[in-house]
Amino acid sequence: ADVSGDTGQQIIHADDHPENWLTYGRTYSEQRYSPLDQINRENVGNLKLAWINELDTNRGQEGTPLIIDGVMYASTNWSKVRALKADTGALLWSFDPKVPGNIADKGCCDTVNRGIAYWNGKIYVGTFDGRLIALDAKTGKQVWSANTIPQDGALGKQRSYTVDGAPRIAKGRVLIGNGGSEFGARGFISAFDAETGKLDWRFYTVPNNKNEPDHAASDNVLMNKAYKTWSPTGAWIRQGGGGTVWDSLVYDPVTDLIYIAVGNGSPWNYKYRSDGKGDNLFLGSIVAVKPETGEYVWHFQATPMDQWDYTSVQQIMTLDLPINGETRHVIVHAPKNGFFYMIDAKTGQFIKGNNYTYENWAYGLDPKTGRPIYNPEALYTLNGKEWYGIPGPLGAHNFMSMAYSPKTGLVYIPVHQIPFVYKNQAGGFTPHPDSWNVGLDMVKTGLPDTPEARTAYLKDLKGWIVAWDPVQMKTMWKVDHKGPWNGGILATGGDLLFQGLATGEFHAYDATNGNDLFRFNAQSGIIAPPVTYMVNGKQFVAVEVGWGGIYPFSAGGMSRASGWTVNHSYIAAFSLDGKAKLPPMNALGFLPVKPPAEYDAKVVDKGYFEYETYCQVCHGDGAEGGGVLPDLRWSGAIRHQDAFYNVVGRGALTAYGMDRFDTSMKPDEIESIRQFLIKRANETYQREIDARRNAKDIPENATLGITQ
Ligand SMILES: O=C(O)c1cc(C(=O)O)c2c(n1)C(=O)C(=O)c1cc(C(=O)O)[nH]c1-2
Ligand SMILES: [Ca+2]
Repeated sequence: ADVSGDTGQQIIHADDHPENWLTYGRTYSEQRYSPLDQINRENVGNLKLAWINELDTNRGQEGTPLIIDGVMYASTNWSKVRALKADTGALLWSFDPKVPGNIADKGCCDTVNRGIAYWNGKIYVGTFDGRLIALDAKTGKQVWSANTIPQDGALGKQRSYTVDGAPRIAKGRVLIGNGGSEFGARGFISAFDAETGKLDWRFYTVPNNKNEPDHAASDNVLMNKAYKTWSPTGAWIRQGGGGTVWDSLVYDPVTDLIYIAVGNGSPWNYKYRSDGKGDNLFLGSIVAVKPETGEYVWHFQATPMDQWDYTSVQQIMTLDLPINGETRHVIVHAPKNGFFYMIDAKTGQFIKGNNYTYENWAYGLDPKTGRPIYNPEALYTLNGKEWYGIPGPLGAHNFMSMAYSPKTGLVYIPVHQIPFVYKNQAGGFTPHPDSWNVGLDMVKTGLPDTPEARTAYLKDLKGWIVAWDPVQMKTMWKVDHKGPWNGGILATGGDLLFQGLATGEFHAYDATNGNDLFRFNAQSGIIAPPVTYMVNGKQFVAVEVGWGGIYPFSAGGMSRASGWTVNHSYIAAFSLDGKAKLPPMNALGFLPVKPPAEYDAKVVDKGYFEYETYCQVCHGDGAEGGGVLPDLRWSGAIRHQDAFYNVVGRGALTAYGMDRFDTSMKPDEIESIRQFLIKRANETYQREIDARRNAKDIPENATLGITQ
């Protein structure tokens, strides 16, 4: 039998069956281009909602559904999976891995899941608590489950691992990475036998802290090449160094290599992490390894000395492009750092690169090596100054997929600008259990609440589609969006681009010039990438709807600059003859409840510090919610000390993802947060009322909040 299995051949020949969507990026090249053209520029204006399937988690939905012979398989928040009839949305089966609710705060960025893999009759999903599970595609019954995190992985709770990326499958091996670098993590990927779930090999992306063998595929290259790029006495020894592989991880059948897209440093702070010394391999890199053994072949490091959370985990796409008169098989890559790279897919040689958006941390790239030419001001951990960085830690491009059309020769990148103030944590590196541990001043990273500061910052928040010519390395045109954090992009043979937006609209654009050809009000921000498929000769376009991910969590109220939206989670499918209607939904959230009038002014500063340390990354900067998780200013629990302590200290809501914090804070610290929340509620109450009054579509009825 063919070692690569039938599914491997089917993925390689995906264009013979364009009705299906077999793997995360549709093909191994991850171009997210479908040749289907029944829906095209002429008729897309008539696109209609065909069906919706409502989800049971009102959190961010980032999944790419797969479509195999008329069945849609979709993963949703909390690592759940469901199979639907792709033409009607009718549920065939659903699977809940029962991830414990109290681990939501073990990952940085919402309990999302980006997708699943299919291989010879089985569906594979990674779960937020670190399992890899194989399901029977017909029944949804579990076939096997493997723990992807090694026994000693957590290093006495110093490190934290969560899985939210889509597995990929190469030659019968399921590849899976994880996240955790914001807490403490040593990145790695694992390859499991698709049939049995047995671990085949593991590759660590950063060295062993004692430079000892891990008995892993990475031993040689880490001990001989990578270790000497780290200071032996930096905080990485406990925190793991980072380099998590939380998103892109692809197999290329042309070169027969696996490309590992490696993340940021842990802690972020380079001075604390590595004493400000060395390039810290393989942070911010692409590493190529052999599929059978995981043996190292080459690497390309985009961001040496990372101190900005500039992961290179973003999508790896392969293309065959004309370069100086010859066709070359290349990787194109638009990581967080704002530069677009073209790399030889076989050798890892840097071919060319250019910035695809405004950035202020580097003057450009060395034309020979691709190494950034640093702006010394940006090296805040070395110069000790504050740095207003563009891009910030959410990058110029995040997990949202880009797409390529062979008809236009353009790469369509969902780009955003979200600046960030980087500043060293005072007094050296102090990790806190159950919180981000990046070595930065977390109060500083939040925004001052003066109207002037807010207005100035809002002007810098932007989002676009950049239509990028990968050969000329330049922007051909753009589509401006209202603000940052819009969904991934799909390109089709009908010369169309599909994209859901943070505003809560779903759009189709002309792939040749960006003209807006179709819009649908989905009533909730969309961050997931659309897919397209065919059932009985009819083309559908589908997308998971559901505002979330790290941006609305952490930026909170500021994220409404992209369009005021709340979370309604469902899968939507569109066709030219669709007849479905959305049920009435509250698009803007409820009117706030008037907060208690009194607070203890002596402890609010302390409360602000505790809030920004433990709460901000989920409930929003300055205690203003971003429309997904509860906005704590209007929570009933802040009205009474015991009620608040029951939730925050004792974990009354762990089942919903709210961990208990009596393990990391004392009762008076928790109470100081409550006092701070009451203060913020009073300060911002009128602004919230006015904002709703001044926006159109604001629900008139404060209790129901339904516009229709
Ligand atoms: O360093 C990491 O381990 C890690 C993990 C993840 C994740 O697992 O989702 C994200 C990030 N970093 C990250 O930097 C980031 O911007 C991000 C956005 C998202 C998201 O789903 O919205 N996840 C992550
Ligand atoms: Ca990160």
